Amino acid sequence: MDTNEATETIDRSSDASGSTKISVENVRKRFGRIVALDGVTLDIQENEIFALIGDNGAGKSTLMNILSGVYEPTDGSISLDSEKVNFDSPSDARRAGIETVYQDLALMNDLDIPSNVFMGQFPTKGIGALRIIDWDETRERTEAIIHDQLDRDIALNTEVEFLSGGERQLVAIGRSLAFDPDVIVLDEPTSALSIDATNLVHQTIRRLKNEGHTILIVSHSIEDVLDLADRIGILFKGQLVDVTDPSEVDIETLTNLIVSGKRVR
Ligand SMILES: Nc1ncnc2c1ncn2[C@@H]1O[C@H](COP(=O)(O)OP(=O)(O)OP(=O)(O)O)[C@@H](O)[C@H]1O
Repeated sequence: MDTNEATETIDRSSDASGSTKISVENVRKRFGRIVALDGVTLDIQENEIFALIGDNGAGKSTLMNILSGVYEPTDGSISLDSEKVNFDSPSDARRAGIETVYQDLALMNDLDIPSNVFMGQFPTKGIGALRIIDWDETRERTEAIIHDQLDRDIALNTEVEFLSGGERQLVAIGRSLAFDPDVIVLDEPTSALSIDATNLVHQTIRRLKNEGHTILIVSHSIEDVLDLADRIGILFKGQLVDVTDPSEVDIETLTNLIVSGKRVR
């Protein structure tokens, strides 16, 4: 691709044989006079790991928050499985099968893993006003998520403040899995993690893909996206300036795209 092409807003759908899970069509988002997203068009295919990368202020969080139901676009539309959707709140996105794991993880440090995974949606037993939390089911379902689905042998009664950074990320991912989502949005999933913890999180993200989830990663980390993504979208000043297969770019090219919106500076 030449540099002129890279400066235009690009609509590059991936392989037409895959089915499109999420379509972002000409989405703009303004905050007063600030244009955070300036006509972004993008398809995310079912079961792919799509990484969104860009510099500070490029619009990554804004797009993520639109897909998560935190913000509504000023213009343009979002479709899920080819149906237009209007999310008025994060609960709407959740009901539609999109779960977001935010960078701050929002874990309750002094609670154990099952309490964190099922906080706000505990399985219950009993009838009517006499319904109480079903702790046996809560533990069983947490075990199924953490031990079986995520393949991590952590003692479930551990308070999460004592877990490693990677394990804390896994618990937050586990909480998203408790809602049985189709799409998982991961906000900076390895920021501030050690190499071992990063590897653990990468393994986990690959497992989620192998289970059939569609994954959107929002990241600053070029290493993360080159290692994990099926496709990488680069946002620059609110525009999607490129969508590429990781095998078609190196660190320098991606860096140039991030800082200048062009493949060659
Ligand atoms: N709620 C808001 N109110 C006003 N301006 C906002 C709001 N959210 C984002 N912006 C602005 O929109 C632009 C895009 O911000 P956004 O947070 O989406 O970028 P980003 O790529 O996620 O950056 P970072 O990597 O620093 O988080 C920035 O200029 C930002 O200041």
